[in-house]
Amino acid sequence: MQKINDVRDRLIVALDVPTVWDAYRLVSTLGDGVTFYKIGYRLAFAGGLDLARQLVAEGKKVFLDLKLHDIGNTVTEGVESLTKLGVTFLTVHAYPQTMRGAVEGRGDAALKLLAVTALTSYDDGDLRDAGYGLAVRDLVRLRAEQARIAGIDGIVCSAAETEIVRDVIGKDMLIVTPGIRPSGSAAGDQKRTLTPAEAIRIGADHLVVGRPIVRAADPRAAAGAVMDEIVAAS
Ligand SMILES: O=C(O)c1cc(=O)[nH]c(=O)n1[C@@H]1O[C@H](COP(=O)(O)O)[C@@H](O)[C@H]1O
Repeated sequence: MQKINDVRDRLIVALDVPTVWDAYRLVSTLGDGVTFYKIGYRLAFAGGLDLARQLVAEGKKVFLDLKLHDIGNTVTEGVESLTKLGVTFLTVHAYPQTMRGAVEGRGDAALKLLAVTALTSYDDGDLRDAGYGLAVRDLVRLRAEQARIAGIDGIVCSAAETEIVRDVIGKDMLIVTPGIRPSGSAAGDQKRTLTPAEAIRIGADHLVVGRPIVRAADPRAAAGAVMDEIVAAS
C-alpha cells in the first residue's frame, strides 16, 4: 500500500450535489475533518471544473471523476487539458486503448490516473446484460492487470475485490473503493458494498462516500463517524 501521510485523505467525499453553491455549503459544513473531495458528472457539468480549481487553491485535494472513454487520441488530448487543473485523481474507464491514451496525455504531470474496472452498481447479471462474458471478479482482475501494464496509478473497484486487485497490482498502485456503506445505511443502487472498517481492513487505500454523508441529516457527524471507523481500522 502507498504511504498516505494524513489519515483524513483516506476518506473522499463525493460532492454529488446540484450546484456549486450547495458544494461550497457542504465543504464548509464538513470543515477540516474532510480533506479530499470528488467532483463527478453532476457538478462537473454545472461549474464543477472552476470549483475544482478553487478547492485546490484552498488546500483541498480533488478527485475529478469524469470516467473518460473515447478513442485514444481524444482521451490523450482531454487528459492533457485536465493536467492544468491541479487535481489529484482523474478517472478513465479501464479499456486498454483508453488507459494508454490517458497515460500519454498525463505525461510528466503529477495527476494520478485511476482506472474504473467494473462499476459497483453492477453484478454478474448486469455484466451479462452489457454483453460481457466474464463474472465481475474476473473482469476486475483482467482490467487491473491491463491497468498495471498501461502505467495507470490506481484502480477503482468495490472493496470486495481489494484482495484480488492487490494481488495483481502489487503495493505501488492505489486501490480506491466506492460502494462504501456504513452499517445500517441504505445501499441505494450499489450492489457490491462494504463498510468503511471492512474496506480499510482488507487493504483499500481511499474510500469514496457520497449519499451516506451528503444526504445525512447531519453530514458533519456522518463524516466524523466514517472517519472514526477508518482510524480505528487503519
Ligand atoms: O468512479 C467512481 O467514483 C465510482 C465508481 C464505481 O464503480 N462506483 C461508484 O459509485 N462511483 C462513484 O462513487 C460515488 C458513490 O456515491 P454513493 O453511492 O452515494 O456513496 C458516486 O459519485 C459514483 O459516481
